[in-house]
Amino acid sequence: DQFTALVELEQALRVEGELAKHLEAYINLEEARLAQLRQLATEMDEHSRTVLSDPVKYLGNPVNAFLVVKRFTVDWPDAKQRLIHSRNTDDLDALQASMTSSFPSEDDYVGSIEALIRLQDTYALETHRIAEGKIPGVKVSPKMSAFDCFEMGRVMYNEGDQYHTILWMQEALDQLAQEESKSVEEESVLDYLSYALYVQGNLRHARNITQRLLDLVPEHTRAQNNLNHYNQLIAKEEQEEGVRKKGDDGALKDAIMNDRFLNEEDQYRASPEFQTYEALCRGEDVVPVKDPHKLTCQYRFWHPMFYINPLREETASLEPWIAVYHQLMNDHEIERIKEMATPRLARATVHNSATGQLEHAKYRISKSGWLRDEEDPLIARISERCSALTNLSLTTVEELQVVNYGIGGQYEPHFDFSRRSEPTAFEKWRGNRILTVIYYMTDVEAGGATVFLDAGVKVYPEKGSAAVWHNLLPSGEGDMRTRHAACPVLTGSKWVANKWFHERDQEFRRPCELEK
Ligand SMILES: O=C(O)CCC(=O)C(=O)O
Ligand SMILES: [Fe+2]
Repeated sequence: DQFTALVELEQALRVEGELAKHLEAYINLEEARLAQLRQLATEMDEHSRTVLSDPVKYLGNPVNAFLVVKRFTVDWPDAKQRLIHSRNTDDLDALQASMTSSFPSEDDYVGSIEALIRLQDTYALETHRIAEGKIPGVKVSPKMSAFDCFEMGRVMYNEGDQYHTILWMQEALDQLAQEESKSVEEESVLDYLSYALYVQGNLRHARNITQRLLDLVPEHTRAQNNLNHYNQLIAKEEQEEGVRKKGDDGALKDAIMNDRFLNEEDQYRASPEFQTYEALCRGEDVVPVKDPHKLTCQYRFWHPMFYINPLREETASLEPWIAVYHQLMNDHEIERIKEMATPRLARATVHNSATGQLEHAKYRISKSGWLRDEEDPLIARISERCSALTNLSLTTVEELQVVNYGIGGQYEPHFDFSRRSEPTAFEKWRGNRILTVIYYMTDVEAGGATVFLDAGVKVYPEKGSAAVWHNLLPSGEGDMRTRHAACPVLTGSKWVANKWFHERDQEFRRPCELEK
């Protein structure tokens, strides 16, 4: 008991002074925390205000889209954990709980990074230009921080993609060199970079980077071990070959030029067809269009529906015949179709025969939904117009498929008709897909063209226009020249609506012929 000796109470008094000092320090820390929190709130508020003035335009920039998803999946949870300690968070928690379905998820985060990488590949964009926000079709754009670049690299690393890991970790280092307050630790970047270089077989560069890491953190045990390991491997290699391996002289350029398609899953992406697809998407004339001087534009009056307002037909290719009809759908129709389809949009899935599961298809990245004629006279009118335009019967036609492609959204090369060997071939009463009408319901600032790999045709989305072609030869066989794809959307959002006509009931309208 302290009351019996004043000496001890005196001690307590001194402790009280200490306590006050600690309390002061604690309050300072808390005030600093609250100041950070206030700044965050101000930033979020300002950001949301500027962005909401034109969200479609803002999100049309793939870097912005990535950064928004990152704010929800990385920055916000991190800030919450670091900065919010008090128990007065009921309101905040309730808000977040009520919004879980609209909060971007970890999947969205990885998806937005994969989309940026896809765009980088297809459109041959330099890493540095993406990080600087310099993307075709975009006027003002944010810069990516070293941490953003690091995150790109980290996700690629987790997917076993060394090629892109190296590109983005190198970019993270470059950005870091310019940053005043560092957004990521240099040693973390070096750690990933060196390991990716090693896995890719670029031992000398891996060694250089590991050395740089050790200069920063001499006591890094794993790095020390790695360095020894690399040195041994290099010594062994030099002994065996007496010379350095070609393409590995310790320079970064050689490292990233190594085969980027080691990954087996990416085999198709290394094929000539895929290369053609990507080149066409970039607008390169790799496949010459046949007889360009014979391609003309004309008005068509071939149905009473078009007597007063004729079709504006542009022939894009004669063999196979591909035409574009301008101003075929008006703004009111487009808005109504988007509005009706929006609540139904679901990610395209494919059936995996090995697992029996429905999976998201990598080759087709978009959301789609179907609209029936009976739902609205406007939808029925669209069908009638397609029938008048193509002179085909509607009895076997599919419903209207509405598709929205987001950042990096695409549909890799395919045919619209089904091959006999395919188990999901169409029902007997309907037959195969004889003709495609694809309506474009948005302009797309950059990317998003429909390209035909054999015909060399590139159709750029133009709001209200439609492309039309026959998928089947008069013999009923699939026309292999109709192979086509939807290029990844680089900037903007792409909406299309597909109408597929089928073989049956067209016997007198598009009769089969003896010749192919
Ligand atoms: O969206 C495009 O440009 C093409 C879509 C397509 O080919 C399809 O849905 O079958
Ligand atoms: Fe298609």
